[in-house]
Amino acid sequence: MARAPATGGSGRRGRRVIGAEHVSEAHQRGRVVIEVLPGDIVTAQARESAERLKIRLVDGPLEKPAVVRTDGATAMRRTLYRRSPKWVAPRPQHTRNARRVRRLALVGAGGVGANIGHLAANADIADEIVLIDIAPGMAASVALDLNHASGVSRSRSRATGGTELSRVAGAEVIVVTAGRPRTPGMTRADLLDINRRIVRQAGEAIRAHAPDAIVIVVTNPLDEMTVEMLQATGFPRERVLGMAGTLDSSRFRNALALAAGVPVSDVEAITLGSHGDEMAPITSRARIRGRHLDRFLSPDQIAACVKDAVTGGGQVVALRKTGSAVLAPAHASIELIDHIRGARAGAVPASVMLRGEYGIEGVVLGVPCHLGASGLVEVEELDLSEAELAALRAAADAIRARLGGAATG
Ligand SMILES: NC(=O)c1ccc[n+]([C@@H]2O[C@H](COP(=O)([O-])OP(=O)(O)OC[C@H]3O[C@@H](n4cnc5c(N)ncnc54)[C@H](O)[C@@H]3O)[C@@H](O)[C@H]2O)c1
Ligand SMILES: O=C(O)C[C@H](O)C(=O)O
Repeated sequence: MARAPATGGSGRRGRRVIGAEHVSEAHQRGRVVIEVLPGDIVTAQARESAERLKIRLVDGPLEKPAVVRTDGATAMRRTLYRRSPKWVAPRPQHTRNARRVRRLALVGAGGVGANIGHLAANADIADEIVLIDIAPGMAASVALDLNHASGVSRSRSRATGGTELSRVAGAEVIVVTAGRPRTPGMTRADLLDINRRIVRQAGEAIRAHAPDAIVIVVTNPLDEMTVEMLQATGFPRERVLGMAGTLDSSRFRNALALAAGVPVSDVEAITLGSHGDEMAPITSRARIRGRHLDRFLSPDQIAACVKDAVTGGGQVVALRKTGSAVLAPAHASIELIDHIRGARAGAVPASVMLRGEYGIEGVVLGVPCHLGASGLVEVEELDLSEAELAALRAAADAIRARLGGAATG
């Protein structure tokens, strides 16, 4: 957001004259909003330029970013930022307490599964990576390929692969990507009947062979398949998580960064709700360089970013034609594993069975979660706007309807 220089004044804030030159300077800096404080004078030329350059003159003072409790290191970085005009993005919340996963099992070694294996091996986060795929030779070939790369990557992870679901035995964390991806013209919900059977079969094998595992479901339709996995394994909600919010949030951040012309590390934003048309990108809590979105983006631009996040998966499907996104989903799955193994701290969006949080009961929905070695530690209840809360409730109703009442856990 742009500020014009003050004139006059003795002790009190001086009156400012906002002229065309301030508007054009704001435009050059990529600003879309100029704050007009009580007593400021805006010249007619400034108004004309603002209209022409699509810069909004907004009556201020605008709401200041909420004060948040913070640790010493972050407070120090913020102090440094205040002293320097250059924004320094807070570092991602990596911790020093990361554990290696002893045995990571990937059920489904297609596009997403193989890429999760690749990222996990390259980051050397697991002793053993076990790939399982119904297609003969598929999992074994990916495992061999990953091991061949270790001479370059120097990863200590060892990969094995096969077709038998019993290979999940002894896994600490299991990621399930088995199932059909959609193709152009399909919604994720169209995969419900075909993938339900596959996820049920995987869940029954996990219950039999890896009764203590934490399961991350990726197969679509995500929220419904997470319900299916809960039912098939009989596991508590703490150990069955759906991956989608980390992917949708990444897409939302990317869209905001592109629109505002800033690096994506300067953007904080999450999406909640379903992994479908009822997705809820949370604009009220999104920040660019620590500021509300309207300091950088017009309402139309914000709406376009929201749409981009909601339609991101479909955009990839339309281009790819034979399947859906694989790279960003693999990164987003690793983000959940990193939270489980203590490599990252803080809340992360994941789909879990709700028990009254956000006023919603008995349905799986994407919400901010604290994760740890035993899976879900706590659902964080953020202060959301009325519209955002309504969007979460609408998403819950839509999932219940699609499951025909079977969503209750
Ligand atoms: N939650 C998300 O954000 C997200 C993101 C991307 C993809 N997905 C979903 O993940 C799933 C996989 O996507 P993909 O691109 O990897 O598809 P893919 O077709 O490349 O891979 C799926 C694999 O599952 C295997 N498979 C099928 N039935 C199986 C069974 N019973 N046991 C073991 N393996 C089995 C197939 O042989 C195939 O190799 C799809 O349902 C897709 O919609 C979800
Ligand atoms: O869009 C899809 O069908 C796959 C996945 O859910 C995604 O969002 O990329």
